[in-house]
Amino acid sequence: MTYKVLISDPLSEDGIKPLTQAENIEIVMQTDLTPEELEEKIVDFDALLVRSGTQVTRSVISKAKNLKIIGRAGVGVDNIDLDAATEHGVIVVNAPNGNTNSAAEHTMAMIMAISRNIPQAYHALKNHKWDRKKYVGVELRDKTLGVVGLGRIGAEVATRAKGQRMNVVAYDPFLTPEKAEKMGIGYGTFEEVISQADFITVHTPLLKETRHMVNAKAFQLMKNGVYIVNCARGGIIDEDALYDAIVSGKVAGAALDVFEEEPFVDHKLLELPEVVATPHLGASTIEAQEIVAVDVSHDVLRYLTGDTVKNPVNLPSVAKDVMTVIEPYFQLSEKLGAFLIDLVGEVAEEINLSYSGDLYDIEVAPLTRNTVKGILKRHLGSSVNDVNALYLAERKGITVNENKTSKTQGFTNLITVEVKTKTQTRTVSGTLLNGLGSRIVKVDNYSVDVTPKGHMVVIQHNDQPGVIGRMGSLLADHGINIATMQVDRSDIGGDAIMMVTIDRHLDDEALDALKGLDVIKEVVAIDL
Ligand SMILES: NC(=O)C1=CN([C@@H]2O[C@H](COP(=O)(O)OP(=O)(O)OC[C@H]3O[C@@H](n4cnc5c(N)ncnc54)[C@H](O)[C@@H]3O)[C@@H](O)[C@H]2O)C=CC1
Ligand SMILES: O=C(O)C(=O)COP(=O)(O)O
Repeated sequence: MTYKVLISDPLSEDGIKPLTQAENIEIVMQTDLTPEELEEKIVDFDALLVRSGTQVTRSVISKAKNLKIIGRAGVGVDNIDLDAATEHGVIVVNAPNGNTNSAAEHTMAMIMAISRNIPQAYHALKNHKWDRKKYVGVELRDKTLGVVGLGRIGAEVATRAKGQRMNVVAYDPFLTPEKAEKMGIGYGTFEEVISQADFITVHTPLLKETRHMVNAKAFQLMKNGVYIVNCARGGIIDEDALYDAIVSGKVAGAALDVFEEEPFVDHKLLELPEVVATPHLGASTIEAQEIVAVDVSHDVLRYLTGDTVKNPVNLPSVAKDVMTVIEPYFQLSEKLGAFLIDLVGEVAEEINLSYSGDLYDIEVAPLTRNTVKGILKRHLGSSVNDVNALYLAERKGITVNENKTSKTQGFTNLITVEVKTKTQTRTVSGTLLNGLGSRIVKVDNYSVDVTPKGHMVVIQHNDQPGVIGRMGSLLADHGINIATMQVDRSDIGGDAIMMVTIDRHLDDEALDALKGLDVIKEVVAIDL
């Protein structure tokens, strides 16, 4: 099978070598597509690789019938409609570590540029003006840098600013006093940080909460003559408010790498001499571009070949040690879901998952998604995957509950799935036997021992002589060979279950014939 990968923003050629050198990948690099052309082009691609230039809208995603993965060679994913990707079962991955250093260095360059008017003085000199008085700057030493958002880049900027002998104070909802102390920086609320700072640099993602967080009200709290830096995302700073604050003299200078609307060639902020700007160059170094392209290429390859990705954006990432433990259960969990939904034969209203034994102390959310996928695939087909399983369950009004229990029922590990429908509640439990693979060990209250694989018939019947014989003859009459058989009962002469694995699918004729046997209460054919 060959996978088609579309690269719609300029990516490092060396960086995408993992993809170009892979055997089953066909790459199309086209970095000048209009939004309309992208919608047309994307239709039969399996993967799309972008930077910040391509707008991956809902409309693009819904046109992309084969799309499985969107790779963002960089950090910010605000140009990708994540909800639409999740709904369509498209995983989004990014490369969050590769450009941290470059973005931090660019931020420092911008801080230095505005503190010493370097671009303005350079521009004047290029225009034959030797002006030393106009471009007197300020030192960074002993000034306070306010860092808003102390993540990867914010923390690197803080460390570098300390090297310039600046005092650093930071605001980040996840910043603890211990971490601040360890880094040798101060901390405070957003308002405290921006009101103390001589320079303010923002390093948050663009989110609902961060959009225009630096606004007219925030400027009022700042010191007169403050400098503002944004190498994160346009939109974190309200550009109109910044313009007014510069014109009023509140803000002495601003250095901007990112803007609310990109790209552009005319912008009112650029008309102000106090503004220094670059066209979104924070990550544009040879080194960063190579690393992000390598990282994202590897994740795309991993996903297309069925491996676990390292940097998922619309799926919780799972630590490697956790994955090592739970990975062997993936097949079991999906099969249990598929088995149970076939057994109930109607739409689930509630799915309850219970984990015990070896799975008691470990993150099992990926197994839950996988089980729900197994269930929903029976209703919704192959478009259900790990990315959209929980979203689709919620949209269909199906409640999914996950719990851990110490009741191992004698097994070293046990997954129990319960499905509630309008008319019934049924359960199935499975375990992974060391070296022997998966087993279904319980169906409702009956104990069994069946490998969840291939073609099965689950028969509920009365516990009485002759049932097994009649069932066996009937299958033989239809040319169906029995591979294995398990029987259990509630008590002597009571309800009983028979789980039969057969060599081929139980066709409708044989199914109807089995249903016609008076000793049989329920027959379900299951293909796993
Ligand atoms: N100009 C450029 O070319 C580049 C820009 N970026 C942008 O830089 C920004 C930071 O990137 P990273 O440091 O890699 O991300 P990160 O995820 O490591 O850090 C973001 C930090 O912002 C914090 N945060 C979230 N909401 C906040 C709020 N309301 N107030 C204060 N802090 C908040 C988070 O807790 C986190 O610590 C992103 O917007 C990214 O897209 C990244 C690379 C290059
Ligand atoms: O990684 C990020 O968030 C960036 O903003 C870098 O954007 P770019 O890949 O240079 O278009």
